[in-house]
Amino acid sequence: MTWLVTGGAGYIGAHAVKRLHAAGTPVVVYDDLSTGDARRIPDGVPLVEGDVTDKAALAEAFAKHQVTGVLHFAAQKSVPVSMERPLFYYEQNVGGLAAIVAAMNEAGVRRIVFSSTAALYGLAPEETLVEDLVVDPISVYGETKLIGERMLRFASAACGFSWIALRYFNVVGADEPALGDTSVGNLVPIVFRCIDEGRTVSVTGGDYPTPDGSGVRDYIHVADLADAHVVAVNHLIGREPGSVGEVYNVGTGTGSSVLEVLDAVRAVTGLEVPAEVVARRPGDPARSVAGVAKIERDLDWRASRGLTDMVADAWTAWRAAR
Ligand SMILES: NC(=O)c1ccc[n+]([C@@H]2O[C@H](COP(=O)([O-])OP(=O)(O)OC[C@H]3O[C@@H](n4cnc5c(N)ncnc54)[C@H](O)[C@@H]3O)[C@@H](O)[C@H]2O)c1
Ligand SMILES: O=c1ccn([C@@H]2O[C@H](COP(=O)(O)OP(=O)(O)O[C@H]3O[C@H](CO)[C@H](O)[C@H](O)[C@H]3O)[C@@H](O)[C@H]2O)c(=O)[nH]1
Repeated sequence: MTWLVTGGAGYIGAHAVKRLHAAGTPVVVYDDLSTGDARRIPDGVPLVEGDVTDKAALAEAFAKHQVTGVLHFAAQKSVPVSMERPLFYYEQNVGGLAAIVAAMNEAGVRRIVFSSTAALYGLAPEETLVEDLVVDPISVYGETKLIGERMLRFASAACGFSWIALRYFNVVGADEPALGDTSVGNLVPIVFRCIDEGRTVSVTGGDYPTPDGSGVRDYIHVADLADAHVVAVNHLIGREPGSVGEVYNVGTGTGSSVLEVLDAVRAVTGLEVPAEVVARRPGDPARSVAGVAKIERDLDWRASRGLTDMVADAWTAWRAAR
């Protein structure tokens, strides 16, 4: 059973590759290295440099490496950029998955794990976001991932695939310093950059209907998230193709506010970390916290690392990269 990991040189994909490789599951990385780094790939794991929208190159990689399953991480992931460049996001995220599904179908590959996102819940007001909510994404990014889930649902029924879509909440941390997140799009790396540059952190919104007024999110350690992928892969391996088609939230089930994240950064770094409340960011929900009962029940997976672990590991990786 060889698993082709698209985006395996990226932040989250590389963590999953490391875990699968260590567990003895044969993997091959397929990545165009646009945001990835080949140095994240463990020795002994082959890298195919290619674009996920290139069906012929995918078909070649499937044949050469006798691929029997796919983990599809490769995508564009910025909410604001998706609003500025929607066509690029549809091309990459929807077109990329469509090419993979078509290449899988032609090659007889019938198992896939797909990277989805909590961003597809949009402004859903529920205290806890559960998988069967009717969702209405408010960003192109969230929409492309919802289209991806639906594509898998309908195409899998016709092609006899088994599939699992994992909706990641807010991913933080690193398993080892070399695997850290090098993009500075999210809160924790933004705070670290403010520390490095001696700037005050902007808390975007202090008047939300949350206990301290700042936005609440479900932060999940990337190592826990990587473990969820191993569990998903084993779930698919252990069952007949065509018999599994499910969406799972991947979070801790616990919300932390921006002010609580800042306190965790202060505790970890021992630094003051000045912050000021500024205007809300347009389109931000007050609260985004995962319902995790489904993944606990079906896959027997639960997060084991808390916010302090996440921030500490993210800080170690941030320092090592500088
Ligand atoms: N990081 C998060 O907080 C987060 C949250 C929810 C969902 N996700 C999803 O998780 C997945 C991985 O995210 P990440 O944080 O590791 O991002 P990343 O940018 O670090 O990794 C993406 C990888 O895909 C590769 N790639 C991009 N476009 C490609 C293409 N057209 N062909 C081949 N390779 C290509 C990049 O080189 C990179 O190695 C994405 O699908 C993203 O939407 C991420
Ligand atoms: O400078 C900043 C940046 C962010 N925030 C706040 O910090 C929280 C987290 O913001 P992030 O930008 O880190 O993350 P989001 O929750 O907006 O979205 C992230 O998580 C989503 C999943 O829930 C998607 O994956 C999406 O791509 C990813 O950016 C929010 O309350 C935001 O308002 C600040 O206070 N100051």
